[in-house]
Amino acid sequence: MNGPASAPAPAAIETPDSETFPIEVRGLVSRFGDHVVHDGLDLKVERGEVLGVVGGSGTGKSVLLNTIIGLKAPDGGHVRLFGGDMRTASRRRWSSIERRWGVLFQQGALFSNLTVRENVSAPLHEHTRLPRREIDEIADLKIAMVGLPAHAALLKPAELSGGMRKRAGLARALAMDPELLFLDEPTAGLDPISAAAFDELIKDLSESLDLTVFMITHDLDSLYAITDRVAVLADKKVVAVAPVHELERSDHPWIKKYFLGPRGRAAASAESLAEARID
Ligand SMILES: Nc1ncnc2c1ncn2[C@@H]1O[C@H](COP(=O)(O)OP(=O)(O)OP(=O)(O)O)[C@@H](O)[C@H]1O
Repeated sequence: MNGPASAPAPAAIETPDSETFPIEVRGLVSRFGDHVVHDGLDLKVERGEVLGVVGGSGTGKSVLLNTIIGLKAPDGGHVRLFGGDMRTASRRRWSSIERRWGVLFQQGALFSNLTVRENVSAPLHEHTRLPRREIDEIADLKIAMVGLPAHAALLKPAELSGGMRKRAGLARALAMDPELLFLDEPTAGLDPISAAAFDELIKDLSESLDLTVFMITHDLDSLYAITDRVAVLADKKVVAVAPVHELERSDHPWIKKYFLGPRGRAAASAESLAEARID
């Protein structure tokens, strides 16, 4: 009875969730004393996507980021990065996961007493045993990759403009060739032209390096310019995850106010204008 008619159907090739979803958050509860920030928050970030994360002030976007990268322990639920749960993963396994992501914090979080090259080199010194000369070369490559001039390598953060500091922070986040990049309000504090240039840089890098990007932002222009989907935090949860144009049609009161308020409409029409120019 082994003829073709009775042969079992070929097994479906299953992609492990860890490959499909570099980030998977299930039923997350986050608390500070009696203050509940997240209560049953679910979110899956797909491989290769640029996910924008929005929500009103204090809805817990930064707490979510800090929890995903292991700076805050969840008070309930699970957070998995590349399939690994930091609460149960061995130190060694967690350290191998840590090498797969980079983060650009809102203030850049650069060491003020180190040069840009030394800042970008820091993760390489921490995680690899490469000789110093090779590390310097990699750092210079990353500095060029983010569009900083070569001489910036020898400057200290205080000697850089706000936009250059963001780029230096990004170069450091990219030092270990991550697959996953976390950005906390990357365009905050930049003038509109620098912000648009930074958006463009993130879009180019995410495409050329095949990065998955988790980006907290208040910047509507960034949402329209570079995200594939947007997750909205409200009511202690993620209340919607969808491409920005679908969110425009949402009935959720906060989403409506956000996208259909004057700033939302301006960002949407700026995008239509840009698309018309490309056509
Ligand atoms: N270390 C902490 N101790 C106590 N409460 C905290 C702590 N960190 C954050 N919170 C509280 O958690 C809530 C969410 O803060 P979070 O910084 O994540 O908000 P956010 O959505 O990123 O806000 P914003 O858009 O203004 O940056 C806030 O009410 C904040 O006061």
